[in-house]
Amino acid sequence: MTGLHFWQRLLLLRWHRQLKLFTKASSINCLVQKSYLSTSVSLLQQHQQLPFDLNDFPVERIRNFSIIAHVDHGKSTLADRLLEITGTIPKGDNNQVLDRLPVERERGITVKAQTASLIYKYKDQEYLLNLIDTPGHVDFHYEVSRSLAACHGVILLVDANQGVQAQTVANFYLAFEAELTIIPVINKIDLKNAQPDVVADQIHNLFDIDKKDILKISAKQGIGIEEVLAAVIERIPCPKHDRKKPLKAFVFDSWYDRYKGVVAHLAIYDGFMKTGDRITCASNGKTYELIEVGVMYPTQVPSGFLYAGQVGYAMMNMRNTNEAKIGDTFYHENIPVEALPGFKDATPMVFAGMFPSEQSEFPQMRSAIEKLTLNDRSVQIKIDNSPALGQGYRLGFLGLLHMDVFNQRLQQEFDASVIVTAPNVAFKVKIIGEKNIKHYGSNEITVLNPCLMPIPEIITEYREPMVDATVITPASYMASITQLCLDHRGRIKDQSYIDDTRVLIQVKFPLAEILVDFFDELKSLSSGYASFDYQDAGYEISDLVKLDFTLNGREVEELTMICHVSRARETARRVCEKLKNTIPRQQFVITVQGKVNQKVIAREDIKAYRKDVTAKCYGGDITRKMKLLKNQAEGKKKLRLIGNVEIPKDAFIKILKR
Ligand SMILES: Nc1nc2c(ncn2[C@@H]2O[C@H](COP(=O)(O)OP(=O)(O)OP(=O)(O)O)[C@@H](O)[C@H]2O)c(=O)[nH]1
Repeated sequence: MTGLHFWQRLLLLRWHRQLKLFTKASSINCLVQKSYLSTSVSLLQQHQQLPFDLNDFPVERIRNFSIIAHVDHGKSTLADRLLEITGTIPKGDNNQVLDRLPVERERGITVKAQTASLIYKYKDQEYLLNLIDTPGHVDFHYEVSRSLAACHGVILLVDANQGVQAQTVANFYLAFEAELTIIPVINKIDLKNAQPDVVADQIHNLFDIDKKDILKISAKQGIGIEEVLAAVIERIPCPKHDRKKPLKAFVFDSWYDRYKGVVAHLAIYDGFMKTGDRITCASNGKTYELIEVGVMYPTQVPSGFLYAGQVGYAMMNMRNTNEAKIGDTFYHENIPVEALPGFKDATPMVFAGMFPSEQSEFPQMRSAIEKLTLNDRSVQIKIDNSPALGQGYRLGFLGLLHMDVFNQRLQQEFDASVIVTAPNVAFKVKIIGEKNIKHYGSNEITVLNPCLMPIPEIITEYREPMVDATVITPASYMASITQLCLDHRGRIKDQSYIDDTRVLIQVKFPLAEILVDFFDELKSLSSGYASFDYQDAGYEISDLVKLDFTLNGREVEELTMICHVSRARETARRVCEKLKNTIPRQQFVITVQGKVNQKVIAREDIKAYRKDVTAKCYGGDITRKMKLLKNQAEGKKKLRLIGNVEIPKDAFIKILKR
């Protein structure tokens, strides 16, 4: 259903509802579960052993569910309360305990879906609830859809003050299209300006959900949490698995733990497995011995075995990061079963080069990237070479925040220091000439790296990636936001009121136009009230040119970009100016030029200057002078030589920000 117009989706939704399919359970039977024990054990109380017996939970008393919402609507806070009320963690100062990565705690956002198993007593029966807390930001949609493919129902959380936002709509459709049971929950009813009834109207109008099914809670103050748990048990169906069949275990996540090697998270479809068993990977035929098997409570706790319907982690003697692929199926040695279909690859939207700060550090960077991509399968990797930066990688990400977070994780979790080049989208071109087609291997080429764009003389058609975007805004900002969309080459497709004061705008954009600063501009124009979400909408023919930049006549390949012809002059000027402000003055004049087809369209000069750091050091204090010179040498490490010009390593990304 992706690609359908918003209103077509709504119609389909209503049609489904009529057919009483709305609460039909998904047939997909697995659960995503994640842990990053090495980075965050200290944040959680650790259980040495499970305070319950997994044998006590037949599938009828297991529920696999996820929490989905727009950014900051309170998913992780609700997860905290659920963990507390079920006794998984002690009551107290719990603050987004499932946000385990250092990057998540620093930025206050969820980046990876995380899971915990909870035990809850309901009507005299104990239930095993496997909860997934998902990210809200559009760049991490892949995590959400993977999580949804692994559970049978969702809690759709909406902020009682902000109401339905762009990612609420996107996440609702992800769950709806997967035919999951949806439990609508309005959160933050404790806020002074909360409007739960208005928000309930929005949910009803937009998603055709009966208002009496909507729960109203405060995750922060712990109001209504028991009703949420009751709804999870009453409304979400149990998994349908067979314990008597041969083992069929599905890898839904894996990551590299620096002490324990590869850890795989498994959902058991059929059969059972226990520590010491020998299991075979369906994709490579390799057999491993299970060294430790357990569940997340909420960190890894060994259980010794896992039955069908349950989810947990497994450690086996697997040292190579390439062996535990997300989407693989495992079975008992010599008892093969049919492999499960696995996950669809994510489509990267943004590409950038990553190079080590020093060429000698390339092997460390390669190992860090391999380990991190084991945990983040949405990143696409390709070896790349740059005349100035040496050997490195060209990586594909789902957005700029994703790229930023990946870079930060490389540094924080693997001590890798990298240079990131200017990000770009993937363009497509059609070329002519037998020789050229033979050279490029096809008459249609996807250009991931702008400096590899063929010469214009052989190109007959340029195409650029498009997105279908949704903006939700208070109506008072509609005029200025419409103008902003037009300024970014957006085509307004639809506008509709979702209640008396708020408007939903559907816009088609070239992806390149919203990549860098559109979101910031939208937020500042609407005083933070507008929200934005988008999805891939294929390619469209466009009028593109290649922009080259030179420093003292020497081309800087890492700065080459492709842009719409109407943007060329303005972009060239902006980049030249940025370079002028970013590159420190040196002992000679530096001329910065922006060119299209060798024709100069923008130019800046950086005046000569020698920074004598010891100039203020009068007298003969040699130790002070040495210290200043040492600091200067340290500063120079952060520079990169291109020709004879030193460029700060972060310049490539800085110049793109407007
Ligand atoms: N007043 C009030 N604040 C809440 C409530 N629930 C969450 N918050 C606050 O809202 C902010 C965002 O909460 P999170 O739980 O991090 O939201 P999230 O949806 O997990 O955020 P992302 O993972 O970044 O999408 C935090 O400052 C919470 O303290 C609530 O019921 N009432």
